[in-house]
Amino acid sequence: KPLALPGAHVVVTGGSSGIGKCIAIECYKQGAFITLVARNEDKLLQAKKEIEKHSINDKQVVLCISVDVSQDYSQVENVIKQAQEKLGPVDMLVNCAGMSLAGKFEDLEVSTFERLMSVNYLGSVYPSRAVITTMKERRVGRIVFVSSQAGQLGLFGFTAYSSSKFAIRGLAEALQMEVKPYNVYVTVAYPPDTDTPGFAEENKTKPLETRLISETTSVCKPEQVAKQIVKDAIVVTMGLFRTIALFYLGSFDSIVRRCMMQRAKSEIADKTA
Ligand SMILES: NC(=O)C1=CN([C@@H]2O[C@H](COP(=O)(O)OP(=O)(O)OC[C@H]3O[C@@H](n4cnc5c(N)ncnc54)[C@H](OP(=O)(O)O)[C@@H]3O)[C@@H](O)[C@H]2O)C=CC1
Ligand SMILES: CCCCCCCCCCCCCCCC(=O)[C@@H](N)CO
Repeated sequence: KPLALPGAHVVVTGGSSGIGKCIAIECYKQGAFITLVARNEDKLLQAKKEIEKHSINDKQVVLCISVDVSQDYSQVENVIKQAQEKLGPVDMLVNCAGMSLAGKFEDLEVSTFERLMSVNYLGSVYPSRAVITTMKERRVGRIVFVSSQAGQLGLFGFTAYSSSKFAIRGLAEALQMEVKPYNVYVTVAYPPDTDTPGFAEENKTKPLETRLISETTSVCKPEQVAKQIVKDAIVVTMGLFRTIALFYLGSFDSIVRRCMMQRAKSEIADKTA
């Protein structure tokens, strides 16, 4: 049951630049209505203009919302509410807002660990928390998390960044087990180095070792990475690690389903009593 993008409401955090902007364009080209979430209003408007060039009908809308996804949950909840009032319930949320800073562990400021954890991790928790109830009620929804290759392997220079990207994986896998009985699907992307403004910023901070490790692989185009992320979100398939864990996950999923049915039964019993 792939998600139908034509007419769907897709929210992209970090949608004003890089991979997020390309994800928004990819969804818009397939007929979706888009909400872009980021802080800088000029960049948002610039991205909106660029995305609108790809419209396929005259009903499509690109809405811009300026908010910091990592600061205050009630603020994030509010802007999601505003977006839903304008464009309807969110069918797909793409958590792409994020940042990277590299450096040796002892050279990184302690505040950098706090900053990356709040933007990359909490900045994915808050928007997801704000859309999940409606998705479960509607029995429709996709939540996409953007981790990184550095979210699968801890690499030199990435003590702060890698850990924030590992955290996303734990969040996503646990959340998937909770929401699967409600037909809501969670995917995680692990992109390689990609040619974006964020990547250019990161490169200014990379120690020699990190740069040499990074140079062993080639840099991808954001359009190409975005295409794959959208495809994986629409038609959810199983990765290698999930296949190995299949037996366990299958039996855990059945526990979750049984609890859901038990709870529904006792609710009916309570009502009739
Ligand atoms: N490029 C790469 O090599 C790779 C990137 N990734 C991940 O992909 C994601 C996108 O990266 P990339 O496209 O390179 O990044 P960019 O820096 O090009 O874009 C980042 C986007 O996120 C927004 N953003 C940043 N911080 C916040 C915040 N606190 N609140 C709201 N919006 C915010 C930015 O807008 P504004 O600043 O105006 O808020 C911008 O729209 C990140 O999570 C990154 O870690 C993963 C693997 C590789
Ligand atoms: C099983 C997994 C296979 C992994 C292959 C290993 C290759 C490692 C090369 C270095 C990759 C660095 C990625 C960081 C990307 C990133 O998130 C930043 N560029 C963001 O700005």
